[in-house]
Amino acid sequence: MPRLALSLDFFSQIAKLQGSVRQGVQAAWAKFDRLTLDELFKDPGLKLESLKNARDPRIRTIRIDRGIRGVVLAPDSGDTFVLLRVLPHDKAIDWAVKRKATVNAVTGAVELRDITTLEALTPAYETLAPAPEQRLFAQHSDSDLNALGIDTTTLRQARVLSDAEQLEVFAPSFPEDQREVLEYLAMGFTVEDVWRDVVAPRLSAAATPARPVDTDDFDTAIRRTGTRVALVTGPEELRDILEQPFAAWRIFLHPAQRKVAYRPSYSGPAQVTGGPGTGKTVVALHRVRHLLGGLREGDRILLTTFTNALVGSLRSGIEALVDDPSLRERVDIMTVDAFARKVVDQAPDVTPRSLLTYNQQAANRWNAAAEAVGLPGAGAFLAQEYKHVVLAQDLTSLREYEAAPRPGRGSRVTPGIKPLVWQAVEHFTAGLKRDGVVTYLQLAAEAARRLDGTEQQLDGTGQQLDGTGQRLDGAERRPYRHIVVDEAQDLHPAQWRLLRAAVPEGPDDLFIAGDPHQRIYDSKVSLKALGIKVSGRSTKMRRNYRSTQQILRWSAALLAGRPIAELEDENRTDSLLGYRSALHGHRPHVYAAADERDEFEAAVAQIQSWTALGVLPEEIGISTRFHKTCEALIEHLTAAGIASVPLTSKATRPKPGVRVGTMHAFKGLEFRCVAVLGVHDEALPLDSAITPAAMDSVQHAADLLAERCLLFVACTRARDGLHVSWHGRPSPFLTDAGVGVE
Ligand SMILES: Nc1ncnc2c1ncn2[C@@H]1O[C@H](COP(=O)(O)OP(=O)(O)OP(=O)(O)O)[C@@H](O)[C@H]1O
Repeated sequence: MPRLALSLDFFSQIAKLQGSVRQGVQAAWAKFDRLTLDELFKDPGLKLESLKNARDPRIRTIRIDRGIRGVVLAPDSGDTFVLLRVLPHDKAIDWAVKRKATVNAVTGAVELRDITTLEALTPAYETLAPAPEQRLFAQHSDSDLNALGIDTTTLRQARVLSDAEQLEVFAPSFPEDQREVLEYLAMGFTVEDVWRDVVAPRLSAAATPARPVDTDDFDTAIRRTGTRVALVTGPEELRDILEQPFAAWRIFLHPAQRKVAYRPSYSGPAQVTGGPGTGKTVVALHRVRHLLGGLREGDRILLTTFTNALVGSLRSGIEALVDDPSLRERVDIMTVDAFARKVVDQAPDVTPRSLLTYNQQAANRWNAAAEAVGLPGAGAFLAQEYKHVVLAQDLTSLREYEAAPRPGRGSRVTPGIKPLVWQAVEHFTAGLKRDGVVTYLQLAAEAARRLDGTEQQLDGTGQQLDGTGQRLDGAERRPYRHIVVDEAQDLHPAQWRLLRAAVPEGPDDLFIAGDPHQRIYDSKVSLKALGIKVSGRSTKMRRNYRSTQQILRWSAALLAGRPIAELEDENRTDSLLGYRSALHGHRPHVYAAADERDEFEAAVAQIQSWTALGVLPEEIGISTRFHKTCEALIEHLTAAGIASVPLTSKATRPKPGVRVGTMHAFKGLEFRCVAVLGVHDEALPLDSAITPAAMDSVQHAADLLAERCLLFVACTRARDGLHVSWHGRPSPFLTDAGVGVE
């Protein structure tokens, strides 16, 4: 029975297809499903035509709609056809005649190359090429390259290249699997690295890794190209696909992503890291789906993250990925703060308390505590000491505090001062208790103790009772079988202790997704120091699926040369080496405005030019450092007739209008186009967010870095378009990076 499979390339086009074209795809798909091979080739409506001058007779076109054709790969044997592209008639023909399909001799997958362009480029570059030993792949032997799947034709073409820039020119035309191998080698990875990280995952992703690969057997190869070809099971699935244009991630995981998400089991905590947009959230969602398949009676999964806005996107991700509502019901999706609150609220002996969420109120209390113990002016220092030493290590007495190390603190506390610090801590905590108030971090610390059974107020024995007065042992107190954490880089040690306490130690207990380059709060974490060991179970993603290479390169310059501590071990640094995107577009637009009004007007003009290109208002995100600038901007947009929606946790997604929010609120989200406003020297870095160097030089440096990362996070939310502006003097982060500031 013939069938029409869909290629990843076609998926990336769906969002831009008109309704009638999508219907045409459905009708064509139905014909493949209904007719015999013979009938298909003869069908007058479908016109499954071979093309004159085609470089590959297997590449044909079909009629989709008036003036619109689909390009398909029609194998010589077998009956699975692949829809590669849908384009206006002439463009479709032009695209199709230049392409050639081949089977990769190592990965066994079908690849497509623009053979015409490659053949035109190669002699031109050959004449310019330096001596062979100075060329890009000179250090790699033919046999090494062959072993990584580079075929003779690609080898000849790759051998003329002299640098990575030239590779960028050839790359879009190279066959997909081979292109990735060459890109990794060009970035300096060894043949062994490339085999392990690029080729081997493709082998394990293939459905039937038969050896040796028969490069003439397209039918088998198509079925083994699951990372780029989707076999649609029925009309409902097809409708679903066409209605969710940005949901390619549900079906096409990159082999490196699939390997991590669907590994049958990890012997303990596992971690996935990688720069913005590398699909960490996608991998976390797929991991949840995988874990759901192995749950035992009564087991539950916690999928957790940092902010409410992210909880919303995780929830819609699980809805898109897990069809069965009874399985979805077994996943709790909430912030770590909400989880802490739930654990504490469920305890039998708690008195209700309100949450201290305003930093200013906490600062006032610390100032009062400092005065009370005779350390006037030390309020800010005490607040940090409490957060980074006392709460981080769950210290409960002066004795413990005196003995505790103070990693990551750049200020000295002499032994004579420690009792005063401790008195201030007691003053602060007693004050909160008296007023019936608690902070979120205190709540997390308390919730962790309750799950661990070490909270003293329980029943005097440290053991928790269930509703019937029975004592609960450790395993019964832990409510989850698996915990999956997204945006892990900003969690505080108290929150990690809570998560650790909520799941019994064992295989697949914790799955952690995070990026230390996006750390924008001042939590300092070393998973190793917390006893969460991920070494040997940690994978780094390097391919960005969100932003264009132009946006990535521009944004990555903001962090260039700044060492960033790993999440796993703060004594080691992470890097964005090899971080790249296959998408291409315009360079970010940078604008130095005369004043705020001029800046807002430039934003209005930018929004109008984006919408004129067909971008929907809700696909545009505008961020600034301050709430008050967001409010002023919203007023300005309203006066200019542009609808906007503040990006708060309560904003409902479907409401039309551009999204406006602070840079912090942008964390973890993405938009087709992004404008980042007010990037001036008084906003980034923001003085009040930076600990004075005289108070603590280590914290000072960490705060400055977090501000830099904040700008990086805001800019990397953009898929296709990025606009950055300021008035007054530009932020030194821009001048340091030399990005668009003359
Ligand atoms: N294999 C894939 N195929 C197609 N699209 C993908 C794939 N993986 C991820 N994406 C898309 O790339 C974008 C970024 O993915 P995701 O949000 O998971 O990245 P992230 O690493 O969590 O990003 P950040 O750290 O910046 O929040 C999303 O639009 C996602 O749908």
